[in-house]
Amino acid sequence: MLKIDHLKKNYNSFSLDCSLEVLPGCVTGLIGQNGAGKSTTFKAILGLISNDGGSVTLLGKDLGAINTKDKEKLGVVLSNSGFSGHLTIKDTIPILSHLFHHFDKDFFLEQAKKFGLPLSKEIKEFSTGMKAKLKVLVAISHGAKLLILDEPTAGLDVIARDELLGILRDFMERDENHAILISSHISSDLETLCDDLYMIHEGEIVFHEDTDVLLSDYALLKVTDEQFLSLDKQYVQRYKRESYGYRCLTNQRQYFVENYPKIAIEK
Ligand SMILES: Nc1ncnc2c1ncn2[C@@H]1O[C@H](COP(=O)(O)OP(=O)(O)OP(=O)(O)O)[C@@H](O)[C@H]1O
Repeated sequence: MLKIDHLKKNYNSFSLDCSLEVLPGCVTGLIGQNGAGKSTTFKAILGLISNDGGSVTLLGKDLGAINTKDKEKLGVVLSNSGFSGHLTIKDTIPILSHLFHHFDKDFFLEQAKKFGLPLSKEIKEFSTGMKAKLKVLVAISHGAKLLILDEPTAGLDVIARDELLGILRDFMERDENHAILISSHISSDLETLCDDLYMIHEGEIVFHEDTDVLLSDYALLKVTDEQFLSLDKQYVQRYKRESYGYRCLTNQRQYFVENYPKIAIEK
């Protein structure tokens, strides 16, 4: 569905060099702290900013060969995307029908009702959660095959976030070849949705793993200075000094559960 290979973008004090892949039928998460390069990656994938190197293959085509018809197969949410606040949902329908050949008005209205979005209220009066749901609803209402969603859960409370993730799960269930690339700076937001997770840090992918493996095999060990000295370091991938001693990352959780019953082991 999407493959990027050493996609590069250089700003004065920031350089992106990112490689990742989104397979059909999969939800892939991109996690990174503020300023890590998530939005830059998304904009470069969509051709909204020029790239300084590398390649983007989108829906089986090189980015440069993507045409308007191909773009209709993408459902996109960006942090500053959306309609004018002076419009109502009813007002957006003719716009969406005009923009997308496959805009499904009945589905759109049915889902708006299901998610409690008022049709005749100006969007500027919507809550953050309502605006977020509307953006995702637009992305899934025109027959998109691949959703590219930059921080769609930003600023949402737990209930609104779970509802939004539910919308995305329904989208995946509707077609086995649907796929999603979704970013967040909160990893727990994505662990129940994504099949695999990439972590981006200072413009580079520093980590990629299947979510199942991440949750079952990886762990954080919290150890005192004394425990740290006796720890078998061959299965410690990284460690960090803390006030209580050390925090260590391992991908051999079971080994430490069995051999070090006294240390604190966290997900
Ligand atoms: N147009 C621009 N000109 C110069 N620097 C930019 C530009 N856009 C982004 N940057 C810089 O690129 C870096 C990555 O920004 P980006 O918006 O991609 O991060 P992010 O991971 O999406 O962060 P956030 O979670 O805060 O949205 C930042 O240091 C930012 O200042």
